[in-house]
Amino acid sequence: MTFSKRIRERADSIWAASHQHPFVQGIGHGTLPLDSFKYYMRQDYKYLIDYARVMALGSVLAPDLNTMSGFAKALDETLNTEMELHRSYAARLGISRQELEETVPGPVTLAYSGVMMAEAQKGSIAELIASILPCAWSYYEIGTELAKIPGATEHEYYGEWVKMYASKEFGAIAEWLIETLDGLAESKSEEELNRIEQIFLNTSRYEYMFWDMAYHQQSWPVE
Ligand SMILES: Cc1ncc(CN)c(N)n1
Repeated sequence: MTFSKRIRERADSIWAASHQHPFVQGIGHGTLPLDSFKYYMRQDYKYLIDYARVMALGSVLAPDLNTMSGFAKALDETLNTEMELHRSYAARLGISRQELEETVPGPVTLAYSGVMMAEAQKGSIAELIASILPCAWSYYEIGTELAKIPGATEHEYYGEWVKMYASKEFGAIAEWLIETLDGLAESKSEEELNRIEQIFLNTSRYEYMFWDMAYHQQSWPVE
């Protein structure tokens, strides 16, 4: 069994909870309150800035030119395609570019970004990939599933979101990260693999928590 299959299986209950989360189902069925989506867009934009930084670090730590180029491509996709989706939603939803960029990160956004960045900076490219893989892979899985719901890709607000995350271009990043991690895993000890698996499980948990935070528009308990 490939390493990616192993960690996907171990994360199955976490990912199933994300798939079933009312925020995710609400996007697919067009029932999500728009205010939750607005909150999500702003928080997600902040998150994606740090996610992009991790991609850039991936290029720095890459062991060869192919891997360097893969991260550069993923970075470009994130900054100029995925984040452009957020910018265009913001314009439609009445959120200015300044408001988008100056959003105060909520508790989960801050914690998730912090954990992802900390794991990514520990030095190994495999750890870095494990910290961002649930982000790329679970969204592709979710986008693909939601796109099967009749009308989901045509929804006035959520249709563009579903199309983006179900797209081949977005999926190609996830697939490249999976292949790269599987290649790196071949030369790792069981102890190292367990450590990488833990990172993947933890960032998978944060993915679930991010949906939940957005659904409830969670703010800091004290300002
Ligand atoms: C929190 C989160 N996780 C993943 C993705 C997909 N890049 C995202 N936009 N936001």
